[in-house]
Parts: sequence; C-alpha cells; structure tokens
Amino acid sequence: MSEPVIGVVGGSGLYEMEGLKDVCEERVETPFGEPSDLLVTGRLGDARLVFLPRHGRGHRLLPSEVNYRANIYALKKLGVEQVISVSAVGSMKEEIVPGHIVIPDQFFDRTAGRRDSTFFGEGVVGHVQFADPVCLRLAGLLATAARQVGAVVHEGGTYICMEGPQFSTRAESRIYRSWGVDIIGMTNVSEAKLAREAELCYATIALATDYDCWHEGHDDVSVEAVVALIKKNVALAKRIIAAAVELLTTQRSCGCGSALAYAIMTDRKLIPPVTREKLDLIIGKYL
Ligand SMILES: CSC[C@H]1O[C@H](OP(=O)(O)O)[C@H](O)[C@@H]1O
Ligand SMILES: Nc1ncnc2[nH]cnc12
Repeated sequence: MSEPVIGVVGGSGLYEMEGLKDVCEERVETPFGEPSDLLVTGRLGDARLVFLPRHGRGHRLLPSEVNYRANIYALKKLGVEQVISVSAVGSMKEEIVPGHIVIPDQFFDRTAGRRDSTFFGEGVVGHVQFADPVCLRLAGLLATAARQVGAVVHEGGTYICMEGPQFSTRAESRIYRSWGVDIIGMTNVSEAKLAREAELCYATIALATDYDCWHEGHDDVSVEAVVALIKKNVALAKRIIAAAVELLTTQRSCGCGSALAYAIMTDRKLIPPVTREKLDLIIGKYL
C-alpha cells in the first residue's frame, strides 16, 4: 500500500469533514451489526481518509449505544490502519483550560459493562496487551500536529471513561480528581480496546470543553456549554487532523500491527468454524 489509510472517528460536534477530494459514502456491512453511520471516504493530501461520526450524523447514539465493534470493524474493512479519534472531554485539572487540547496516553475504564468491548468470545479467547492503550507513535504525531497549528497542547494524560449519559455527580468528580485523572469522557476506552484487538493504531485529539463540576469558579458542565466550546474549536480540530495527515506515512514503527501475535490462547483446532469466519478479518492471519 503506497498511501496511508487514516480513519477519523468524529466525536461530539464533528459530524463531517470538509476539504476531502473524491468523496464517496459507503454503507459497510459487518458481522457485528451496523456502524454509527455511512463511512465517508476521500483524499486529504497524500492520504486516504475514512471518516465516521461516532454518534451518527445528527448525534443519535448515546455513548453506550454506539456500536464500537461495528465501527472499528468497518474502518479495518476499508483498509484503515491508523485511527484518529476526536473527542470532547471535561477537564479534571486546573491547568487544562477549556479550549486546550489533550493527547491522552492512558485510559481508566469506569464504564458499567454495557458495551461490547472485545471481538473475542464465541469459542476463541484472546488477551491483548493494553498497558499502553494508545499508539504512542501516533499520539506523538498528533501532539506535534496540534502544536504546529497553534493549539495549547497537553501531551499525555489519563482519560477516565464513565458510562453516562448523565454527567458525573460532584462527589464522583471530586473522587476522580483525587485519583489523579486529567480528563473525563464517555466514549474512548471501548474504541481503544477494539482498535488494539484489530491491530490498528489509535490515539485521540481531546478537546477540553468544561471543568466538569468540581471547579468552584466555573459553572457545572452542561450540553449548552460543551456545544458552545466545540463550535468555537471545531475548525482547530480539523486543522490538527490535516496537519497530522501530512506527518503520517504507511510505515508503522510501532507494534500495533502485530498486537495479536501472542494474544490468542485457544487451541486453533477447537475454534468453531462460524467464529473463524466471523473473525477472519481480525484474526485470520494467525489461524
Ligand atoms: C456532549 S457532552 C458528552 C459527550 O461528549 C463526548 O463525546 P465524544 O467522545 O464522542 O466527543 C462525551 O464522551 C460524551 O459522549
Ligand atoms: N464533563 C464531562 N464529562 C463527561 N463527558 C464529557 N464530555 C465533555 N465534557 C464532559
């Protein structure tokens, strides 16, 4: 493959990407059901880009309703190897001011088990390494790209992923702060787990939109405030993506492309044929 194929998962407020050439919309079928929307493919500079709005156009899906498996599968099916996630997050630190960009390098999973966050099961067991849950190579490039376009960037940080859809109570927010997390959101951890299992690089451009509800000097988070902040900054997020795409190549010097090499536990002879078929795109090369 001579050109990098880059997936962009647009979060709250990012439902389309302008500036693509040769745009095409595709309905992608997956063994895990429907992705959040049609996938939009096109060219940006020297790269092929595949865009998918996480909550669907018009923001129709709750964080726990997003079919993360179908989304990641669909991106892989279209040849994507590197996924840039864009997300709105609450800031859990004074110095992360709304409007700043964070490139998290850790996740803390506080979802309530209502999301399908693995491709394994149905007769095949796999355990991927997840100590470093984002692709640090891709994350570094995103930080560089964000600085290039003039964003205030916090490189590294822990994203705590709550179930939602309600925002946190003040007690929860204070406790999360005491745990030392940097930002809070409702979506990224399942995506990152599945991207690792699908051997895709994954990193996030997180836009701080609010101080959640712990900061005495600021209003508690509300959709109104989040949307207002996103509107002001969505162009910045798009400039970061465009700058990042210029920095990305097909060469992946990270280990993401072989994340499953030692992960599959199950005796190959015992993997049911239907499961082999269903997971062929993900695990076929190891069977
Ligand atoms: C609109 S505020 C809450 C909403 O925004 C974030 O979504 P995303 O990560 O897709 O940008 C957060 O996780 C919640 O889903
Ligand atoms: N404070 C917050 N909590 C959870 N998700 C968010 N997305 C944006 N702000 C958030």
